[in-house]
Amino acid sequence: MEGVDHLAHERNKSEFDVDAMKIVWAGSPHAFDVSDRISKLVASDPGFRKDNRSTLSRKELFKNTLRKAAYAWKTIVDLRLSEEEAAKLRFYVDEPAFTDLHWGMFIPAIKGQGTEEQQQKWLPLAYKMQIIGCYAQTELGHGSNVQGLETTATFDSQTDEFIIHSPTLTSSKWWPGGLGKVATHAIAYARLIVGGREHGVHGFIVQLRSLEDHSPLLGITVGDIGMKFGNGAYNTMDNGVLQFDHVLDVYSIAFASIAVMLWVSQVTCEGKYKQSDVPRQLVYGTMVYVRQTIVADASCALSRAVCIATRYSAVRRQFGSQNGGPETQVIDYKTQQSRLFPLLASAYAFRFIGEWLKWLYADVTQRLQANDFSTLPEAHACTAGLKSLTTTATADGIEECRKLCGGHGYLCSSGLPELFAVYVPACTYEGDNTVLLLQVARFLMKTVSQLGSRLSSKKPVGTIAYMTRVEHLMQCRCGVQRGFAELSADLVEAAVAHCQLIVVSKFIEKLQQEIPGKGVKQQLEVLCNIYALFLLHKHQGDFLSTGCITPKHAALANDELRSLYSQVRPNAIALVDAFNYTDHYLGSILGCYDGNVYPKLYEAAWKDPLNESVVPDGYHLYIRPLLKQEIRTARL
Ligand SMILES: CC/C=C\C/C=C\C/C=C\C/C=C/C(=O)SCCNC(=O)CCNC(=O)[C@H](O)C(C)(C)COP(=O)(O)OP(=O)(O)OC[C@H]1O[C@@H](n2cnc3c(N)ncnc32)[C@H](O)[C@@H]1OP(=O)(O)O
Ligand SMILES: Cc1cc2nc3c(=O)[nH]c(=O)nc-3n(C[C@H](O)[C@H](O)[C@H](O)COP(=O)(O)OP(=O)(O)OC[C@H]3O[C@@H](n4cnc5c(N)ncnc54)[C@H](O)[C@@H]3O)c2cc1C
Repeated sequence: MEGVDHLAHERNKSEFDVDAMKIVWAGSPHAFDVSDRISKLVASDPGFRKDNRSTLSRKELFKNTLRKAAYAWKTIVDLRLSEEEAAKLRFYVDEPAFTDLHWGMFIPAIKGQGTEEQQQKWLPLAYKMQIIGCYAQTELGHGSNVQGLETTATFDSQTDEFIIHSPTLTSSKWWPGGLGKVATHAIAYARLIVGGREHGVHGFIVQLRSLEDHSPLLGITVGDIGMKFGNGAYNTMDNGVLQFDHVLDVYSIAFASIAVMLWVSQVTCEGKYKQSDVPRQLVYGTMVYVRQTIVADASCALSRAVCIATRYSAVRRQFGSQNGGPETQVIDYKTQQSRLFPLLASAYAFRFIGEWLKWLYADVTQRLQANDFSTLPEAHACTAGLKSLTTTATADGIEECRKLCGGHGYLCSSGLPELFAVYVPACTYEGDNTVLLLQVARFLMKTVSQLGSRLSSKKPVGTIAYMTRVEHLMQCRCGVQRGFAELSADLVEAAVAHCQLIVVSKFIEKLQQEIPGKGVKQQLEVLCNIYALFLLHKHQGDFLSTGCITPKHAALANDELRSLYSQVRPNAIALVDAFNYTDHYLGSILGCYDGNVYPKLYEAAWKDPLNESVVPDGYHLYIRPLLKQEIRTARL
């Protein structure tokens, strides 16, 4: 029945202050207020409906995305939303679109790597969306290997201009979001050539389309790369292909007389290349920025899937009826708990590691401005490793949540197939997860060689086993006289272990803070212990081989996990309510707040276009002749 809370009995079991936990999840009372207000604004506006996406063709889907993006911008302008509120609105609209890359990469790249003059010229236009930008780095032939990019940018000192060119098919820019049909400008990464000498990959601001009629400029060939995984999903995004045919990049900026996108290098009017004495890897700064945001995004995506699976696991009953009584809620099965509750704990763990990484990134950015590069290697290793760890765990976790919902999890109306299809490229974009773990492994090798065996003593006591595991895994590999490449698969495992150590230790540090609200800290302690003991159980071979735990410890840890699952059980619904997701944002009948699943599933089925007629289109052409033929055969 509508209006009845079918999960009220679950909510009444809660042993902690859910409203206080909502503040913890949001990060602060202010953050909660903004999220709560904007999510409800989006949910209540039919202009942002998203329940029809799976029935649209690619062109209809894309045009609808353009409509929504324009509508979102109008809403932002009309309501005079702040930058924070506008970002939240785009988040709750929940549709991959060109605006992600305009706001999420194009603008940050100019802010992070542009000179003062370049920022003064381009940022006002970008903030007003009078230009729409994309981040064009990856090419058909190279994505992971940035130093392998082939696009060239040759400085012509006669005209004080750059000539941007795609010398080969494989140098075609390929994948950049927003590039295919919308972006008017790109930050294009190309090999800088001055006076016949090459100076590596740099970023350039290049106009792609006319601001009058949106037609591609002379020398620009641009389009969409075609359908991607899933039906709706990321097909709302125009990932594009771009070729330059000796394009004159005429954006000369007074300061350096050309548009080299970097405060770390300039080309003077006399055609001299000046490399500042800063690490060349600062050219990768935008990727580092996005990787740290992707960690926070992982906690959002995983928490959405866990919210759906937890609520449905409390609604779904299967087997176990005693004397005609109700069947057992599947959330009460120990197997369901052992699959679901570690994912609930991971969602919270990733939330807090995302908060810490945001601090680390802000700290390293501040240091860079003072030419202090001391923490840059650690910041790179942490953003790379934690992006890899959290996106892999989240993609796997969303799929596990689909399976936790049985057959109905496979329905589009569960929200899980779409969530999975939109999320999984996160394991690839902003750096293939294995390639990024290799960077962490390289950092660990260097650290071990510099510090000897102890990677760091700066960890809370509770993580000694985790720290010893990393050291052991590294010693086993570093001690062996074989090259990095030969041992890379093993070193990647050590890199994962190192990142898990960071997540566990930051969760423990979070619990050492003042956390208001009845029972809130206690619930977080239970989730922290579940996260740590679940990983210890999953990787117990590593821990046993280090000798820092015995088989008895491993058995005790497993017993403790079962006990912890029992402690979470009465609070599970309240813990996912704390995410404060609207039904609109969740986009899931299985995860609806009131738990009134079956009537909603049944109603939704009849809305499918296939049910517009009781006899399907094609019956008379194909089925009837078939049946008639069978009848004739049967008479033989
Ligand atoms: C807010 C966000 C909102 C919106 C965005 C929305 C969602 C995102 C959705 C889609 C957008 C997707 C965009 C993209 O995918 S953009 C393209 C991403 N591409 C990559 O990530 C490429 C990955 N490859 C690399 O980063 C580099 O090629 C790699 C680091 C793998 C190798 O670089 P290179 O060959 O130059 O260096 P090495 O020889 O390996 O190392 C030399 C040295 O430099 C250090 N290093 C490397 N990278 C960095 C860095 N980023 N920062 C600092 N230091 C770095 C490395 O550790 C070595 O140091 P040392 O050992 O001391 O010599
Ligand atoms: C949805 C989506 C959106 C994207 N958006 C953008 C964008 O806006 N702008 C942009 O510039 N790019 C974008 N990209 C491209 C993305 O950044 C690249 O696809 C990503 O960096 C991976 O590079 P690759 O495709 O070359 O993979 P590859 O490196 O070719 O990976 C293929 C396999 O090779 C392995 N491998 C590669 N190198 C090594 C090594 N040294 N050692 C061991 N194994 C290795 C990888 O682990 C992987 O298993 C996007 C991609 C996707 C899927």
